[in-house]
Amino acid sequence: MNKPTVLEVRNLTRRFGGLVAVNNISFDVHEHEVVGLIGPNGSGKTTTMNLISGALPPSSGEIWLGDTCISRLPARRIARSGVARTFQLVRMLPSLSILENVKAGAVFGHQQLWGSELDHHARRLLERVGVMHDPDAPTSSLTYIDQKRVELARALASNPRVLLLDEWLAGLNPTELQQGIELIADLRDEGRTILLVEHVMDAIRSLCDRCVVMSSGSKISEGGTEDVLSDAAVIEAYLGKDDE
Ligand SMILES: Nc1ncnc2c1ncn2[C@@H]1O[C@H](COP(=O)(O)OP(=O)(O)OP(=O)(O)O)[C@@H](O)[C@H]1O
Repeated sequence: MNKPTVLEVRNLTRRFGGLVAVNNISFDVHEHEVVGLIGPNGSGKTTTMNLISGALPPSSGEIWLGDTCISRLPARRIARSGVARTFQLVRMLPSLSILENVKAGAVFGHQQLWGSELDHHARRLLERVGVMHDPDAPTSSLTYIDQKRVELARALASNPRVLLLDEWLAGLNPTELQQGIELIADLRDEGRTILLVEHVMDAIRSLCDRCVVMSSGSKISEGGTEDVLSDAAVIEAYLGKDDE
C-alpha cells in the first residue's frame, strides 16, 4: 500500500528579478520517508526549503501539507501546521540558554507543551540528540556540532509532521559526520518524515529512500537513490559534460 503523502510541492516557481531560482518543480514526500533534495551549488535547493518553510513566498505554484495549502501562509503559521527546519548556517537564539532554545521550538511549533512537561520534553530531546552540556548554559559555550544538535532538538521539539534539514551535516569532521549520519538514521528509523538538502554523498546514499535532483532551478531527476545517482543527466549536472 502507498504511504500517505505528507508534503506535496506543485509547479513551484520562485524568481529573483530575472533569475528563476526555482523553475516549476513538483514532488511529493510520503509519510516516514527520507527524501534527499540534491543538486550542484546554486541549483535552487535552499530556495525550495525557504519556500516550503515560508521564509520566502513563491512566485507561483502550491505547497500542500496534508490537506492544507501552506504556500501563502506566513512562516509562523507553517511552523504551527507542522513544518520544522534547520538552517544551512546554524541559527541559535543567543540571548536564551540551550534548554530555552529547544523549548522555543515547541512553543512556536506544531505540538505545544507548557511548564514542567515542556521542560522535561526539551531535556529529553537534548539527550536524544547527544548534547551532554549543561542545559542552562548559554549557547555560545557550545561547540559547532553541539550547536547543530541543539538546532535539531529545537526542530524536533514541536514533533513536526515534516522535518527540513538544510545541509545539517555540513562542516562536520569525519567522526562527527559519522555520528550525524547515525543520528539522522535513528530519526528515520523512528518514523520521522524528512526532506534533506545534502552534498555529502555517503549520507545521501545511507539515509535517503528517494532523491529529487535540481539543476539550474529545474528538477532533472527523481527516484530511488541509487537509480538517481547513476542517472547520466545527474552525473552531467554535477561533473559537467566530458567536452567542457
Ligand atoms: N534572496 C535572493 N536574492 C537573489 N538571488 C537569490 C536569492 N537567494 C538565492 N538566490 C539565487 O538563486 C539561485 C539558487 O540559490 P540556492 O541558494 O537556492 O541554491 P542551492 O542549490 O541551495 O545552492 P548551495 O548548494 O550552494 O547552497 C542562485 O543563483 C542564488 O544566487
